[in-house]
Amino acid sequence: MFRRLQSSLRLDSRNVNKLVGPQGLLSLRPGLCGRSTFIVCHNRTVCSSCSKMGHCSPRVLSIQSHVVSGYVGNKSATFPLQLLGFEVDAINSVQFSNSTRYGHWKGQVLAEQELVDLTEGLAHNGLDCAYTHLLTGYSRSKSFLTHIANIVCQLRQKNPGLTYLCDPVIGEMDRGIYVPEDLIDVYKDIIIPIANIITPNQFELGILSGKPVKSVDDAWEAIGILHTKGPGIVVVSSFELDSTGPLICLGSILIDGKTERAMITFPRLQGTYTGTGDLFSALFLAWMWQTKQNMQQSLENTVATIQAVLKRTEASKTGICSEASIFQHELKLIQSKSDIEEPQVEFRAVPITL
Ligand SMILES: Nc1ncnc2c1ncn2[C@@H]1O[C@H](COP(=O)(O)OP(=O)(O)O)[C@@H](O)[C@H]1O
Ligand code: PXP
Repeated sequence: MFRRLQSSLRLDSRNVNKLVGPQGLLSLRPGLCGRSTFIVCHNRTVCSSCSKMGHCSPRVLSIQSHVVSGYVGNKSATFPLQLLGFEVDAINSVQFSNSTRYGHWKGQVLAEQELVDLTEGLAHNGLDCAYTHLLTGYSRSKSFLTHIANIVCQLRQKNPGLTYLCDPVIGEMDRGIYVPEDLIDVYKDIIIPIANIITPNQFELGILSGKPVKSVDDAWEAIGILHTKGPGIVVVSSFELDSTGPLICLGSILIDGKTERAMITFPRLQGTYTGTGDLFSALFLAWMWQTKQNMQQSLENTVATIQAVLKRTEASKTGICSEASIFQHELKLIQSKSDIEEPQVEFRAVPITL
């Protein structure tokens, strides 16, 4: 219905009162920024001033890395989010020539004051009033990460319904912690409590919950602990029982005081890839919006797209010189456009009752 509305109506103050969907009149409320009228339709809020320009989309502020060559951070997240209907406003927390996986890179790191300047600029022009989502990933500095909490407050003042997805990037099972250790307490004490959705991997789940996670039962227990800290949605992006077996994703959502859980198991592919965690959180955010918070479907679609991207990445390797080997692991994202738009689900998520 929402899509039909989008295509059939150009919303302005003259026709806004005529909005009647099959399920009745849609509600109207004044924009919090005072500049526009918002149309609330099936829990989605449409800014009438944006609609005049032909846009009717969720809008995400994505604060992540940028690389000139390759796909991590915002380079990994932006294209899929856009394909799945999101306006994406990107703040680049770093601008590097390439991902740090190459071992050598050059570029700039966005200072905390520069982050403040960018968000002040947005606020000055009322451009911060239309965000429905905030997405953050890899952060290397305590002050930068702490400032993200201020941004969450700023955006929630404008839109109390803002969904904040935090990927708490801390480390991995085989690599250990790869961010400054003082970030951990910032995640625990400041960021996790204000996030709606978090997407830790198995290692990060253990660190953040304070419990080592070796079995699936451990994982559900740790997820339960993280729910009590704040986030209503906890998704473990990758979990393994041993280093050669299949990979598992676990998702848990609190709905009306009850917890719904789902789990999906799929084969591990040979090879290591960069930017998959960033792709995961972007896809999951988009599918939770697209499916109106259907955990099973969102997990299935997210995993289906990533597996298709990884298989295409594998298939396109040529096996030439070693300098090119990391480059050859760069995600074949653009070539996977149709797998992003219409994922072919091979691995089903199963509901879990504890
Ligand atoms: N070797 C692999 N085989 C299959 N899928 C993988 C592999 N590596 C990553 N993925 C996919 O990427 C997703 C994110 O995993 P990962 O990169 O481990 O996340 P994170 O960066 O949060 O640790 C997983 O859910 C999985 O779908
Ligand atoms: C600059 C940079 N390099 C590399 C990576 C890749 O991280 P991973 O190895 O977890 O895919 C990231 C993650 O966002 C990044 O920001």
